Amino acid sequence: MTALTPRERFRRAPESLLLYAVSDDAWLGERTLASCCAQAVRGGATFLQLRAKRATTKELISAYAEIRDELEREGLAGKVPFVIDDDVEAALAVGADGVHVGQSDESCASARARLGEGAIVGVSAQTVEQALAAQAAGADYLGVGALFKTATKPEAADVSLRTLREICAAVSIPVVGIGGLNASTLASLAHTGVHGAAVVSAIFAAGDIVSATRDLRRIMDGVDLLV
Ligand SMILES: Cc1ncc(COP(=O)(O)OP(=O)(O)O)c(N)n1
Ligand SMILES: Cc1nc(C(=O)O)sc1CCOP(=O)(O)O
Repeated sequence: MTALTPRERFRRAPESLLLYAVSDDAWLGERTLASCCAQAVRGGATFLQLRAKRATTKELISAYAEIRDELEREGLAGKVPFVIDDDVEAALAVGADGVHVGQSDESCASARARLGEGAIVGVSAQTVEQALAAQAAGADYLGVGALFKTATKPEAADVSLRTLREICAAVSIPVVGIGGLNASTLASLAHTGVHGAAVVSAIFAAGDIVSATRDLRRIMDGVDLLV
């Protein structure tokens, strides 16, 4: 029996977008990025992305391998999909589960062609038009934001909850909201049609990442996302 590809596993379980941890090394202190990522997964994150805007491809490859090793050591390997932001080259080199690409990154079609049918390709979208184009180009899910102002990415374009709802209604692939999502704002995702929340600072800036992630997960488990 052949093993399922990351994409096949994701398609069978789109609920893995429920609490999507997007890593950031801005708040490490004495901690390693690998240990922080493992803590997020231990706390209940259901999807993981390596995002390091200043890293080279070589550095991303090392970071991905370190995180994967840490997950392995902690018995968490394969528990959640684990993709890389922006860098298709790094994803290919390290055999990542997939990539997440933005509107000004390598195109979804190119990422799909290079990574193959088995990889997860997520795409950022700010409008219904972008969402439909990404879906047509083979995206597996959409990241839609920024829903709230965020210091993590101050330049992110604003996307209203109304546009989020319109995007969810327009596409058949799952959608995750992003931007300023934390314990105070997660409830705004109720009845929007999203499959989950992508979170950076509310997880990775926390002193106790396991506990912070657990709290966010408890909230997301209680939010009725259905329209
Ligand atoms: C899940 C998710 N959604 C959106 C983004 C933003 O990606 P992108 O548009 O590529 O912007 P940067 O992350 O590169 O600043 C994301 N990373 N993840
Ligand atoms: C990485 C990213 N992308 C965004 C988008 O709108 O595309 S907003 C964002 C940062 C989200 O960080 P936080 O959870 O700390 O607000």
